[in-house]
Amino acid sequence: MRTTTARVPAKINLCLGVGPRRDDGYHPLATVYQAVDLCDEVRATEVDDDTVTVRTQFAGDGTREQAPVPTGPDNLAVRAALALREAFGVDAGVSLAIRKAIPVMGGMAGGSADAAAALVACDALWGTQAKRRELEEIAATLGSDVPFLLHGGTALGGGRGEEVSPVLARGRFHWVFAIADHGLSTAQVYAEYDVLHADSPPPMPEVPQALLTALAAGDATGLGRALSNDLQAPALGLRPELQRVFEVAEEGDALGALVSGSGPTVMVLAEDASHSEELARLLLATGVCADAVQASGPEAGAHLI
Ligand SMILES: C[C@](O)(CO)[C@H](O)COP(=O)(O)OP(=O)(O)OC[C@H]1O[C@@H](n2ccc(N)nc2=O)[C@H](O)[C@@H]1O
Ligand SMILES: Nc1ncnc2c1ncn2[C@@H]1O[C@H](COP(=O)(O)OP(=O)(O)OP(=O)(O)O)[C@@H](O)[C@H]1O
Repeated sequence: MRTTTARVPAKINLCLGVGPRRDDGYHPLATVYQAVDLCDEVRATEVDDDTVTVRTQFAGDGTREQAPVPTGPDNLAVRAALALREAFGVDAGVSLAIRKAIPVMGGMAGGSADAAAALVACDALWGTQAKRRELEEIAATLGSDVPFLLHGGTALGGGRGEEVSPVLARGRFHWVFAIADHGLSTAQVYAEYDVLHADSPPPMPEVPQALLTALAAGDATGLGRALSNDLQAPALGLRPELQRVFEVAEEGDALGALVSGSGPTVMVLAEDASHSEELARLLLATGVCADAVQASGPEAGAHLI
């Protein structure tokens, strides 16, 4: 049976500005995404009927409890395969196998990443030869973060997050991800954001110039100071205990710390790889998170391996 495999990184938001809720329920964003080398893999195998199935295996030593991932049509990888098949009139099925390292419901776009990887793997398996633009259009129908997971690197995100354009960034940045025991619902965090702004709607968001300057210079210290996330307050409101991660990050002289996307993962910026190892050890030793995972970025978007 023929097989193709795509690898896909996790995403973080170096800044995440959130505007007032739109009529369609989404929020306008001004964000800078970065892809980091904490990667899922999606393997697509030919089948001799038209079924689309998925199974998930968790990477790692199995010590961290993981929220279940949908096993049927709700799985974003399955939705991606079905959307590609529909768009190109393919009549084949596929068996998808996900190897998951990106935390589930951790604010690092794990499901969106699998969708992007499934698009790339199925495109190759079925020989649909979709143009980049066509894949991006399908990606946007699957979730706001999915187009960036195809793109990778460091990029600006506008619209509801689906409008992606490259941004100048030099150097590599070293992160530690403090992963929580239980995930947070993205929709719930946005709803909490609306509650916090019930009396005064937020302005239209902009990307801070200081962040772009730090990225263009490859300046990790400047980046640490410029990190920002409008979803941090609602995420901390729902999970006040995350505050302890920030205290430990400061104790360990981190360059900065921020809730990742809609949380509850907290991303901690280190000076270099050895500092990130120290920070990971400290975070684990103090027991403020369920796991501490090191990764660096930027990393390429979903690609065949
Ligand atoms: C928090 C982020 O990860 C930051 O990049 C994204 O904004 C979330 O992206 P995502 O998980 O791909 O989100 P989607 O699957 O498109 O939407 C999930 C839910 O999040 C909320 N949502 C998402 C994106 C957006 N710009 N505004 C929103 O209000 C909506 O309630 C939506 O129903
Ligand atoms: N392949 C998949 N992997 C993980 N979650 C999936 C997948 N397919 C569907 N889901 C569902 O998607 C939802 C969000 O999971 P995900 O891990 O993408 O959250 P997240 O990382 O917080 O997302 P984001 O950062 O994009 O807001 C969960 O309800 C999960 O059950």
